[in-house]
Amino acid sequence: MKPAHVDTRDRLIVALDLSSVEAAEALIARLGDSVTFYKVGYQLGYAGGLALVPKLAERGKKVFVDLKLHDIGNTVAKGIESIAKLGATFATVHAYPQTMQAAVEARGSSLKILAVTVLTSYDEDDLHAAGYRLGVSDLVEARALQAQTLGVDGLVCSGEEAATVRGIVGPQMALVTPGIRPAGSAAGDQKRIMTPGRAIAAGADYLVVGRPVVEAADPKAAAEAIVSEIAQAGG
Ligand SMILES: O=C(O)c1cc(=O)[nH]c(=O)n1[C@@H]1O[C@H](COP(=O)(O)O)[C@@H](O)[C@H]1O
Repeated sequence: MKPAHVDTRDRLIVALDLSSVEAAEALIARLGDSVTFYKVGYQLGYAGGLALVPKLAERGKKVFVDLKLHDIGNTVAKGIESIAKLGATFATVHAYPQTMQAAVEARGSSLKILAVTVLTSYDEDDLHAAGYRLGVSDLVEARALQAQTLGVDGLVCSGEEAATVRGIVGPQMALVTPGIRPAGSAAGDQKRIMTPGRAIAAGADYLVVGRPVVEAADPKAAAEAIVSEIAQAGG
């Protein structure tokens, strides 16, 4: 079911995973009114892309600053204060209690904090190799509960966990789902993937999509197809 507060088109977040501001601006121009919500992550952010955040906000676009902060509390808090000044809508931190608490306390009134539960490129073996005892679903669920207790605004998880997480945290927290792959598209390095329609049906509020749009021969058509799939799934 569509969350009352979110327009269908706003539920698609296109990851501007590109090497320069010029390349990002060219893609944004091509996508036009098809895309209303963009993500600036490591690649573009470290190539001058953070300066694009206030510009996009001035043009009426929403922006997700995805730098997945994780550091001592004071450093996280100062970083979040700086991201809030850019006019971003969402910012990510890794779902560690100290980190989430510092981010929530520093976020101000307009920035929303998303906690990344378990990266969508991880499976059980990857977690085990990193020293975790819990499997993917148990760790996602434990972190979702901790995030909710600490007052975090939303969670990043894969479509595979979305329905269970929604059942645990209820309707208030935003569920943001990467690892989105329209039928027939390559998974690449993602291990926990889902189609746009299935992820929406599972309870995701927002879908984060990079390569299936950015690398498409016709990015605007790819974005429009995803928005249609979101609408068909009840979003
Ligand atoms: O926080 C994120 O956005 C994120 C979390 C996660 O668990 N997995 C994940 O893929 N992402 C981001 O979502 C985008 C997915 O890109 P594609 O795999 O190209 O669609 C990338 O920009 C990732 O950094």
